[in-house]
Amino acid sequence: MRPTVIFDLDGTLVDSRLDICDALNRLMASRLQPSFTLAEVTSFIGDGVPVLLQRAFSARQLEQDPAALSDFLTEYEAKAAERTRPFPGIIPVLDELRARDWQMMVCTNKPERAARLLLEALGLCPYFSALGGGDSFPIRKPDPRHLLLTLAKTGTSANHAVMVGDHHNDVAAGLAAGCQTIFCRWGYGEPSDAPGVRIAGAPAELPKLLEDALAGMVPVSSK
Ligand SMILES: O=C(O)COP(=O)(O)O
Repeated sequence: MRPTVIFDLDGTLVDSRLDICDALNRLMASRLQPSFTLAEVTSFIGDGVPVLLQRAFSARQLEQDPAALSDFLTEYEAKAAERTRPFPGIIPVLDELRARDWQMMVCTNKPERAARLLLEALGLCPYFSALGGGDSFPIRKPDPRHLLLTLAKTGTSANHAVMVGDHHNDVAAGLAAGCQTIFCRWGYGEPSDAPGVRIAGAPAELPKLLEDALAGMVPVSSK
């Protein structure tokens, strides 16, 4: 079976904060609410759009109206790749992994259609053989079934897969799914979110860490 890497999307492959922030602020403006800062919006990201909106509306002590979810998605999907870019160094890593015959997938809490739109707009689709979005299944990360069901799209088992992500949900899902797991330092989470897992300081470190994870060769660091 080909070795497989499952990437988280936001904060791991792409820096999407600016477009999420802009879409949320357009939504808030349409509700006559003040804007959020980028730092505030970043703290709302990680558990999918419904939770992002819950956090935003509760921060404004406002009840969420029934159209908020679809209005946000309309705003976001219209400009999902306006300012979002792959993190520096990600594309060369994807090329290297492809050359080494790694199968690559994306497992994200972003809704599937928005995730697909973004991957297409950035030219990233051809790298990936499966995508599991935040609404693709009845569950999402940190539930390990989100990873397992994404892997199942290509008949891949967890013991051939390494999960790579920047958020405690990625780490929790990866470990509970029985995948080797790597935490990325360049994203929106903190290394303290990932006790006991391998940590990548930069994308360029990923190919070696992935090979090591697969071989189970490197002792797991506690940092
Ligand atoms: O949409 C989110 O909240 C986070 O998405 P992610 O799982 O790709 O980090």
